[in-house]
Amino acid sequence: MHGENAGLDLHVLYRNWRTAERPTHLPLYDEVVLGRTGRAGNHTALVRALSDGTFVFAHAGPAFEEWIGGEAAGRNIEALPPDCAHVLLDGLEEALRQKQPVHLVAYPERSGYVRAYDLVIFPLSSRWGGPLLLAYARPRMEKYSLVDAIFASTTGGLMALAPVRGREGVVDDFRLVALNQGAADLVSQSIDALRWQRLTDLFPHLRGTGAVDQLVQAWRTKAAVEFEFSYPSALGGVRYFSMRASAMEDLVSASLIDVTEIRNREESFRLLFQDSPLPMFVYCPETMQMRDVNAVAVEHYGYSREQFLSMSLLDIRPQEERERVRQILAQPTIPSDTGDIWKHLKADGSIIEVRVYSRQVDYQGQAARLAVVVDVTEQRKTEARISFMAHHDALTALPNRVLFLDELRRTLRHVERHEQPAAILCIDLDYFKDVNDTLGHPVGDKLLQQVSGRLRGALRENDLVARLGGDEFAVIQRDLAEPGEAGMLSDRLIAVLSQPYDVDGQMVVIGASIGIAMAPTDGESADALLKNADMALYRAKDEGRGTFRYFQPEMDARVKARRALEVELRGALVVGEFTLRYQPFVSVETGKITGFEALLRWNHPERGMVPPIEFIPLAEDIGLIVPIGEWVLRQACRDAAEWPEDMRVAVNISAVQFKGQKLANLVASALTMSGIEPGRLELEITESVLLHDSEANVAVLHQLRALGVRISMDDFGTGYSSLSYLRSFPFDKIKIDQSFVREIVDNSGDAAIVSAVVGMGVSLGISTTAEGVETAEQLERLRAEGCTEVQGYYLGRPMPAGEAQKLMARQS
Ligand SMILES: Nc1nc2c(ncn2[C@@H]2O[C@H](COP(=O)(O)O[C@H]3[C@@H](O)[C@H](n4cnc5c(=O)[nH]c(N)nc54)O[C@@H]3COP(=O)(O)O)[C@@H](O)[C@H]2O)c(=O)[nH]1
Repeated sequence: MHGENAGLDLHVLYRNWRTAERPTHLPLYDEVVLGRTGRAGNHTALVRALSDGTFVFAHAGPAFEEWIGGEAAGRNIEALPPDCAHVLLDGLEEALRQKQPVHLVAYPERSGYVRAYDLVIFPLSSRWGGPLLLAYARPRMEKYSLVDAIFASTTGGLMALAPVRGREGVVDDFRLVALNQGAADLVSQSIDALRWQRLTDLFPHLRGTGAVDQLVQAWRTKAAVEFEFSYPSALGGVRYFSMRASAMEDLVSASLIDVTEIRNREESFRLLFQDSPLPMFVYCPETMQMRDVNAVAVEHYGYSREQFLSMSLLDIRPQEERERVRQILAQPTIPSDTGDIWKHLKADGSIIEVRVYSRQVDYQGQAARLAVVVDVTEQRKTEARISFMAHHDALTALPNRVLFLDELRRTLRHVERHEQPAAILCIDLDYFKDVNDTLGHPVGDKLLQQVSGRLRGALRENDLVARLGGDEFAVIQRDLAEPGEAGMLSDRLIAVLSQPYDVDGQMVVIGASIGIAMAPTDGESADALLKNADMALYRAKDEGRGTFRYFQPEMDARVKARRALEVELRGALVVGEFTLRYQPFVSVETGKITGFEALLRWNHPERGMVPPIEFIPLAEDIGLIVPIGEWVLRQACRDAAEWPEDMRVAVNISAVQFKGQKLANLVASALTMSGIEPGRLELEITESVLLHDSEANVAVLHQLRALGVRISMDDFGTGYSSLSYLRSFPFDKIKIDQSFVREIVDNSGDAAIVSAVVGMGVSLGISTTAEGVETAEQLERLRAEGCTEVQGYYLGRPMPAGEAQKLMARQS
């Protein structure tokens, strides 16, 4: 039958049905079919719908019967082959329900071929009662081979193999009887070139590999087999195939998959794994069992390969980390790098610190995780060392200021939470500077190490001691029951630190002063507390050293006053508020004035004339004595230039002015600018100049002496009064301190000292000047002792430059 005619038949049936269609009833059978369908009868069947819901053929044309595979009349639809029954039942039921023609497509399979049928069901009514249906089945032109369809449905290789018997009738090879394009593509040949070929002719190297034996086994036992084989590619290189085969009757059907990429990946993985310079292992993420380990890991951890493979991931972790490892592996997505540093156990029991990078891998066909280990133990040690150095003092290994302040902040949080006070102790070593200056820095360093050891030993574990710098230490005393405990600790520390030290066989004695601030009462921040403890320390030092003081709020006021004075002092120099007074010194022998000592005064706009004792110590502390001293020297030289040429001028030089080695240049400049003879200038220094940096300062004294100026030792008898100072430099004059002169008449001890100093001056060829002479008796006594010069209120008070000039004029 031609498709064109078939289309016509169907068209006629549709037209008839539509023409006869009424709103109240379906078209009658004879309105649609009888006498008018002609050829259509060949393709139609009349079906009766029974009351039990089943359908029975009344009759069918030959073409329809060909489709259902047999005679139709009286046959129940359910008894038809399933490929006809299912589609017919669907169509019949749907047509009855819709009361409309229904169009479907059926795909019956016959002898390996599939052909599509258009199926149209027309619902009808009949004159003798009961619903009727007209089924029209028409084959389409195309017809499909089922095997071809299956073969074409995949790009994978499919093939059918027929056994080939050898000479003795035993199957020892196979012939390709059918294959799809996918199989041909896999070996880069055409289907025609491959078809009917023997398997071992196509793949000669399969002989002896066991592949043919596996196929023979599949053929004989009818059980599926799966195996891999390689094939030298026509394009070069080797390709790997996986074959799955099973027997169907006398044929073997086989699927072929190219697994070359997988195998190559596995090979790359193997190379990467084995040749990696980093330790690597593969483990099962579920059981955590080790599945593979590389040579570097075996060497690094010290476990043998066998030991490793019998271990679980947890076995290389210390106990405390195991739970966390379990939690990470239980997550739905395991992170490739947690960013954490982990601890791993080596075979010798030592612990290394590692970073672990892991990823999901397919290992021998199963999900696994590959872990790469980077040992950061050394790096961490270095980091720890650097961190230690950043937070500790190199000499004593005590915490430094940075760590101390961190700990103090932590302590303050604890104090706030638990309302348990803490104390901050600032400790300064008394006389440490003298040890450093006299015995040298190496001895000073060793002394500091011993001090830190004693401090550590005297504290509880809960307390902290730090070296803040130089000879300054600080302690945090935590969880105090009451503030008095800080004083008790201070007493104990002062006692401990004041015990003699043996430094390289030398006995050294120092002391300690301590300032205490209480948290939280004396400050809310670490900086404030430290500052206040420092203030208390200065009070302790001021008040005699070797003691401790608690911070008092008025100390803060004192410091603030000192700051205000500092600001004013700097301004005074700029606006010219300084002035000089001159006090005469008189020759005992002639009774004549031989010169004047320049004494500094601060002409303060509100406070009037401020004596030097009130500002010079501060000026020395803040270094302002250097520019002030320069002004005094230049002004005194300028004034002396107006005096008679035999009149000397004495200027006090602070030890601070010796620092920086510029003093000789300054003196030379002052002499040049004023034009006075160097021999008229006397520089008065105190013992402190020789106490600190003595070698450098003696060198400066020699430079000054080389300029031709005279050098006096002022305030002799106070301080250390070491006779060695007189030996270290040839002074021109010794000034006997006024404290000895004051009692010279009534105190035989002071008289004896004055007598000894004068005698020493005579024997060394150094003149002596007695300071603070207030009475005629004192003068007479000094004359009797042989003192060279005298100075004091009895002979003349410090006076303005103009008055001094008038006095000189009267004398001449
Ligand atoms: N570095 C510098 N120091 C200086 C300078 N000017 C002064 N000074 C030092 O200040 C200290 C106090 O000095 P001053 O208040 O001027 O007192 C001096 C005299 O006024 C006082 N003096 C003198 N005679 C008597 C006396 O009979 N009785 C009595 N009670 N006091 C008297 O003694 C001070 C002089 O001391 P000295 O220098 O040791 O001769 C003092 O240490 C000054 O050195 C300066 O420019 N630079």
